[in-house]
Amino acid sequence: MKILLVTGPSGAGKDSLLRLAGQYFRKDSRLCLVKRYITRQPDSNEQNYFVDHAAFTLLCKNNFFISHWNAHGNFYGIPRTGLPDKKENTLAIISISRQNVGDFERCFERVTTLGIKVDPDILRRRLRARGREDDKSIEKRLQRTASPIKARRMLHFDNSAELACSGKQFLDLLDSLAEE
Ligand SMILES: Nc1ncnc2c1ncn2[C@@H]1O[C@H](COP(=O)(O)OP(=O)(O)OP(=O)(O)O)[C@@H](O)[C@H]1O
Repeated sequence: MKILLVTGPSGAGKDSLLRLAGQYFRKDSRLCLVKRYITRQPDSNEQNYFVDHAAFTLLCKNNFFISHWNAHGNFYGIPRTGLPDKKENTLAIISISRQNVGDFERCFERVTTLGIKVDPDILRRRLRARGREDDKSIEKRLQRTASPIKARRMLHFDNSAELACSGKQFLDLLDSLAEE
């Protein structure tokens, strides 16, 4: 198994790109999109499991997650059971928080981390259009400066172009990683 960790600031387009990948590679056994457990209702862009706080805490206690984190008051977890067989050459694609890269690098050999980025003005426009947060929390998110991610193998992807264009490049990237 190979792992691709998808990271990037809120609104960078992780869910949009992964949804596209899910549609495009639906019948392709080379890739597996790992579903997350989240303590907030998923929006229409996401393919996740919703659980409440109590259920999430219980799952944590039972070592159900290979990695879990808290972001903006919500909890996210990657289930051990969601990963493909270690012996297969499947590319497992997992959207995570940048601080959790080490959880996977400690357990698996073939881990690539992909940082999704977007021009800040475009990001602001997209976050406003998405309408999930108010302007104040959008500005707070935009002001957060992130230090470079420490990853064994780091790749970068610019999602500033419209989805019709960047989506195609993203699918090509996944295709080449699946072939490795
Ligand atoms: N390439 C793109 N072109 C135009 N709009 C885009 C593009 N990528 C994403 N968007 C839009 O930007 C908004 C944010 O995208 P999305 O929700 O996928 O980001 P995210 O990285 O998953 O955010 P979060 O981490 O907060 O869940 C959405 O409304 C989405 O439709």
